[in-house]
Amino acid sequence: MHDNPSPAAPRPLDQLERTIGDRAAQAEQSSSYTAKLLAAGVAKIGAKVTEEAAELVEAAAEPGTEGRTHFIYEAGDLLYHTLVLLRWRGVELAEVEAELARRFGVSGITEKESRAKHGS
Ligand SMILES: N=c1c2ncn([C@@H]3O[C@H](COP(=O)(O)OP(=O)(O)OP(=O)(O)O)[C@@H](O)[C@H]3O)c2ncn1[C@@H]1O[C@H](COP(=O)(O)O)[C@@H](O)[C@H]1O
Repeated sequence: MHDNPSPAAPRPLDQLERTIGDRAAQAEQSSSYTAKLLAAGVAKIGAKVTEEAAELVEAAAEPGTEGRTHFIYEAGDLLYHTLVLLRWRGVELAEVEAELARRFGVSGITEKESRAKHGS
């Protein structure tokens, strides 16, 4: 007899997206950084995304194992804040993944040329 395989654990990004969705739905904000950020709006969330992106780029230049660990930490901060911005905009991670999947097999150079043609 084989046991049924246990269902795969949700990916951390999916789990985090769900948590952010839960925080968006909760009225109480004082105990949740996410709820406070969402209530503050796009200017505040956008500023955090910009700040975390700059910190990630800065950490990329840090040498050694500690620098690598710091870089991963900063990447986590940026991904979290990006997911909060997606939530604020009402966009699901799956929609971004679909956009990335759509680009599979399309050279970045070809895609850039088509952007130039369409003015985007
Ligand atoms: N992954 C994260 C996460 N990453 C970073 N952060 C917060 O993002 C902030 C960014 O760091 P900064 O040093 O810039 O913080 P800061 O100066 O206090 O921020 P500001 O005052 O500028 O807003 C810190 O407060 C971090 O704690 C996060 N906060 C929450 N999560 C996840 O969201 C879940 C829900 O959190 P709450 O909404 O707080 O319950 C948590 O369990 C985590 O899984």
